[in-house]
Amino acid sequence: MTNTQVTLVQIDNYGPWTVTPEPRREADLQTMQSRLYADISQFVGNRGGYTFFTRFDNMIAVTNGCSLEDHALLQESVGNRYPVTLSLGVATGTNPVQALADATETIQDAGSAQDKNRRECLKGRVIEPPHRSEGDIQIAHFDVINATGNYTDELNAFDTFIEIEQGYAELMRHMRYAHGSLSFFVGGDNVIVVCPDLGRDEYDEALSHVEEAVDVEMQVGVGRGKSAHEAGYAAKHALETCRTDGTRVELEWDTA
Ligand SMILES: Nc1nc2c(ncn2[C@@H]2O[C@H](COP(=O)(O)OP(=O)(O)OP(=O)(O)O)[C@@H](O)[C@H]2O)c(=O)[nH]1
Repeated sequence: MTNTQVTLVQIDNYGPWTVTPEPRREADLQTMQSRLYADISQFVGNRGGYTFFTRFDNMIAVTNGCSLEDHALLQESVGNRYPVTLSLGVATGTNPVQALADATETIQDAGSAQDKNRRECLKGRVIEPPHRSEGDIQIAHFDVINATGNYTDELNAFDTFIEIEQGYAELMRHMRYAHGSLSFFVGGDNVIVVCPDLGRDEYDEALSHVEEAVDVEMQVGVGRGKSAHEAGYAAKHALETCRTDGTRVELEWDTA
């Protein structure tokens, strides 16, 4: 059974900050947001986790392997180096959507995203090291089949972007409502999905659903591990098998 540890990262009182005392230059906000994301991704990544930029003011991380002390250190380090602070909510569970819902609730209970008195709150619980196991995380790495030949080298760059985003939007909604999974666009034509225990049939069904709904053909490699990195790395290898063998679904643990 999976046991996913999810952290919701929320910038404190960010909306008001972006317009105080006057609206700030957009390029500066974009630069600050992407640097902050890069720093968090590196911090969490060094501990085996994954961070997804999501909306930038709210980011979602899979943090199996990060303790509450690690989370506090991240807050301190960001607070020392950025003009903004972070609140973090951490929760765990067999269903990643439920874990994220619980993590969100802990932050919402501590105050509004635009409450100037809610600063650097850290709430929730982690999986203690003795309870961690190899099957804690399941990650599915989806990509669009031959995106380069069908889109990148054929359409103008914006029309390619629309096609890829359509595939992502359909997949993310379907995986969330039909399969309790969290999907994140990670660049190019790639979507990384944090899943509960799913099998070949569910992935086959999801690929068919996306193809029927928006006519985007995808393939998927799936991996398991103790951390997001381990599961995601196994998923990448499984996706390579899709590419070389022309299969649509490869489960790292089941090569039948
Ligand atoms: N974040 C991330 N992006 C990737 C990864 N692999 C590929 N990409 C992105 O996806 C783009 C397209 O690469 P591919 O998916 O290999 O190309 P393709 O034309 O779809 O070919 P096939 O996947 O073999 O069907 C690249 O330009 C990268 O931006 C990955 O593992 N992680």
